[in-house]
Amino acid sequence: MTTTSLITLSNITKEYSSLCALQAINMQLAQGEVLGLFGHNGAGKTTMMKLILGVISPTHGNIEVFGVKPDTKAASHMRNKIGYLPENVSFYEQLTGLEVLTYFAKLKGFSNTNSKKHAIALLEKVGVDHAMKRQVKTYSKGMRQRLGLAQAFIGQPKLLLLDEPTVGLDPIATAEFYQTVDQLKSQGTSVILCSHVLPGVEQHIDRAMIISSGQMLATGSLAELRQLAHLPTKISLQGLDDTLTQDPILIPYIDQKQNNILRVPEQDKMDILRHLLSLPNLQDINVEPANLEQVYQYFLKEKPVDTKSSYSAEAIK
Ligand SMILES: Nc1ncnc2c1ncn2[C@@H]1O[C@H](COP(=O)(O)OP(=O)(O)OP(=O)(O)O)[C@@H](O)[C@H]1O
Repeated sequence: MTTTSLITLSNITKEYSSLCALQAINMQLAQGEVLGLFGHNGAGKTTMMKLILGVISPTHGNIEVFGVKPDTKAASHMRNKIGYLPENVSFYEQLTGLEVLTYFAKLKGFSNTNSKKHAIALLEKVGVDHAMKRQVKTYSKGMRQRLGLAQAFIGQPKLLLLDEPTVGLDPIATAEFYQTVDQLKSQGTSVILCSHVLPGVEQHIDRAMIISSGQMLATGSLAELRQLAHLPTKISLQGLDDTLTQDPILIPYIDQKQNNILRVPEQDKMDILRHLLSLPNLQDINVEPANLEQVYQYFLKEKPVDTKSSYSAEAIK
């Protein structure tokens, strides 16, 4: 990667007493890059975010965020550039949404006048402006989550760390959230987001990192991970019927249960597609590459015994 890294994790291990929450993790995040961090409960995702924030320190290894160690005094100047949505948002229940957000904006350095203006604009953005004068204790789960997102977006951060950002959001709010991520990315913000809800995430991330029990299993773009996992593309066909089962080029790829479906490895895909398009009775074709969920399942099943055998897209470059 030629661009400067905003975050560099070098050989990071984090132990809590006898429990190793993260083991020998290496990771870089470039400006404007969106990384999806995926793993089961207790895999170490929140621990990684807390290390990047400097809330906790690594047991071994080195972390740099904006060129400084995040758990040192030197990092105080970079904190205003970071937005963080914790896994469980909680606010001062007696304050209104507007008061909460104005307070956080002031903490981030906004003046009295500007903090209120900025807070109102953000409440509009996340769709809680209609309730901004109500106490937070009257908010629904989704409204609290939206307020949490507004809090993370304060001051147009250069780095956003979002732990389960879509939990409790309805489908429209989820789509609006991803639109905001795309917009911030286009303005140069780097984002790390953890999510257990995989459908819908893949179009918005540049790279995925899959961790399990504190170890990195795989990292790369979805296309790179598909290739590493040798997951075939599903091609559904209409109109070929007998031609398909009698074509020696296509026979090896026919699905065992449905003979109008082919499962084609990435390296053969273009040749097979060209061949299919030359067949006169082909009526329709639908091409589905493996999705994030399938890629995730694959790497979790293939869990290597140590970090040296983890999969990295670097290996296929
Ligand atoms: N302060 C702590 N003291 C002791 N163990 C901890 C502490 N914080 C986290 N852990 C342990 O570290 C491991 C990783 O936890 P972490 O919260 O990073 O997981 P996660 O991937 O974010 O999980 P989830 O998806 O459930 O939020 C877990 O086994 C957890 O119990």
